[in-house]
Amino acid sequence: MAKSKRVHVAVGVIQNPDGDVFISRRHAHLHQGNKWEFPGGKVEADEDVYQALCRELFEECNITVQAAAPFTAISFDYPDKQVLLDVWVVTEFDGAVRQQEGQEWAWVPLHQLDAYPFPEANQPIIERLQAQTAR
Ligand SMILES: Nc1nc2c([nH]c(=O)n2[C@@H]2O[C@H](COP(=O)(O)OP(=O)(O)OP(=O)(O)O)[C@@H](O)[C@H]2O)c(=O)[nH]1
Ligand SMILES: [Mg+2]
Repeated sequence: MAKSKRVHVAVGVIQNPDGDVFISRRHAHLHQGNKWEFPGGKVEADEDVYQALCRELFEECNITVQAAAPFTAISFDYPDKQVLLDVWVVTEFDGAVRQQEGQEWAWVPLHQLDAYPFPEANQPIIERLQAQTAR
């Protein structure tokens, strides 16, 4: 079987002052269509992952990232695609978060994320976010 290339994806966890997380629903025709996601997208050849994160969050959510911290990296093989989700928590940004690509969106408290179907690769991200706040 030919080896396909793993897609490097910059993913941003954006929280509001209440700690709710911003998520969007992937368009039906896309890979993992109709599932919920954290904003982000593919790292282009001329970028590093942080540059990709900033670009994607501006394109998709209209915010200018001022600071972000690496959170986790998830390598996951779907039957049809291999991804590396490079997940960052956005700690400072300018602008108001606004879904720019016509996707359904929601601000969700961490403990309610389980009610939203995410791609399988996202499970450990969600667990880790929830573990951080469970005291
Ligand atoms: N943005 C994002 N992508 C995710 C998540 N979880 C996950 O498995 N992915 C996968 O990562 C891959 C790339 O994400 P993407 O579709 O946002 O890429 P992109 O914005 O560059 O899209 P484009 O190719 O339409 O320009 C997709 O195969 C998607 O299914 C997630 O939480 N957020
Ligand atoms: Mg995207």
